Amino acid sequence: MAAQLPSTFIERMKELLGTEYEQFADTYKQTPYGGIRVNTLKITVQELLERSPFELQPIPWCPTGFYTEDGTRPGKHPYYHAGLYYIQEPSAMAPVELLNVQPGDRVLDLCAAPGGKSTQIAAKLQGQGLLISNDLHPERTKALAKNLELYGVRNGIVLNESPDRIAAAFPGFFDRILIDAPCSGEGMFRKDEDMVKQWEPGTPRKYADMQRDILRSAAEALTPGGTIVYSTCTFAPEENEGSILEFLASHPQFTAVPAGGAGSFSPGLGELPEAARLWPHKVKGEGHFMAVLRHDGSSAAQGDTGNADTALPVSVHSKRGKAPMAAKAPGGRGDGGRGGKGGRASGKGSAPKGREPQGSGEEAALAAFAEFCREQLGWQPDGCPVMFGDHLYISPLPKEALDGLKTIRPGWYVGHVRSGRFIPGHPLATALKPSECCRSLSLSSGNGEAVSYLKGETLAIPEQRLSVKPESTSKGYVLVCIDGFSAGWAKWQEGMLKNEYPAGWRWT
Ligand SMILES: C[S@@+](CC[C@H](N)C(=O)[O-])C[C@H]1O[C@@H](n2cnc3c(N)ncnc32)[C@H](O)[C@@H]1O
Repeated sequence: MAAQLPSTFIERMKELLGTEYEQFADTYKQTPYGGIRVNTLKITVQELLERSPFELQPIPWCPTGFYTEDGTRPGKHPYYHAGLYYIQEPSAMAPVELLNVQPGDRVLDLCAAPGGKSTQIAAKLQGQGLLISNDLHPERTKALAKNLELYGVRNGIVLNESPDRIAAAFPGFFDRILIDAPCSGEGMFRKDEDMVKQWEPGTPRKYADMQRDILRSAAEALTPGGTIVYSTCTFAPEENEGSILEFLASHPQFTAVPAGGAGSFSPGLGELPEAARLWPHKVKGEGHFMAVLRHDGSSAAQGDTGNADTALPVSVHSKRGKAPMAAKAPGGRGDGGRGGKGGRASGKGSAPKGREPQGSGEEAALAAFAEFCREQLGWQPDGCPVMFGDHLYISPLPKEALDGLKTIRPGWYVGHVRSGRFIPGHPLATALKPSECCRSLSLSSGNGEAVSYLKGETLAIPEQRLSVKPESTSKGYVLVCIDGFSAGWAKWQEGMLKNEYPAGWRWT
């Protein structure tokens, strides 16, 4: 590590660690650990281990996480482009394991960009329930949306909102909330020298103030009996035990439950031993802090919005065994607020400004989509159709539920309508399995053809290489897979595969 650690930081760490300080300081001479996490939406751990082109060693606190060897470049393998794994710092895989997400849960990831933990949550949901991934910074939500698309997430919504506005729109709604808080980043100094340069003695206090507000909003958005996991990548006690103790003092319905872990976690400091710390001189990973906060189930914490189930806007199948609810704007937030009227979707699926879905236009688009599904898939995805201009999303929530919220992706982007025809979107392909398509083709990761496809090249493909369902013809959209795992669309006609892999995603 070339950057000089700030002297105030060194003094603080000496005070915190006492005799352990020298051991801790030695870690700055070591290379940080790299890791990948298997995307179980697309492949099982066992299958990835059997196919892995590089050496993998298990990460003790995450059953889908593996250390990669120094010098390995997992981002330069076609499997990365097929969304089979996420490249993630090993300690950063711990907080979601503590969140204990179950398929069917309603989960909010409040500080989500670029999406490492959101993709981990989505894998645990296995397409059931709801994931809302939010980030305050608009630029950062682009990478977040792209990652959810690359990893084949069907039940995710991406927002660009402040936590208090999300809490006002969804009071008492979420079963589980992750706050991977903005922090002074001291635990990342070894890996990210920019964090060192940005650090000043007042930085931890500044972030602690921000964290207090985020925690308060999360408490309002949580259902009675729900769980919040709070994490940071800093050592600063005021941002860790300090933020949590302050929260607990003002929210008596919550308790910190033991974070335990797989024996790798150290207890929180001082009055919060239930929390967990990952120290770089004790584990193979960077510095992290985590606390698990459980609500006692009383509805008082939610004020007069207490009965969360009555306010459900969700169309996802509830684990509580209730039928999907009718479309309803939650929390009385249909007033537009800061975000103005109507949601907003940006990027490929964005609506032209001020344009609302047209009744008959929407019907025509849905009919075109239904026809596409019949001809190309042989089935149709469930969910609430949400249109922005000509662009269609399948959402786990009705459109009204997102009214007034800055919405980057209201759901799974399935495509758009042009001249009455449905053009499938790239995220539709990345979330499909070959068995869910009438036509598919598997390219090999080992002989250069997958890379040619990822570069956007046209390929000569004889008809007999296509897998075509009995009732379909060979000509048309093909789900292109890499060793059997979906990567994108192409169109096949007379031996030629016209590449539909989007320019912004290509292999460089
Ligand atoms: C530690 S990073 C999140 C990393 C992410 N969870 C992941 O695993 O990829 C913290 C994020 O919080 C966002 N952020 C900062 N202030 C925020 C706020 N008040 N509300 C929501 N997000 C905020 C930052 O833009 C940043 O992306």
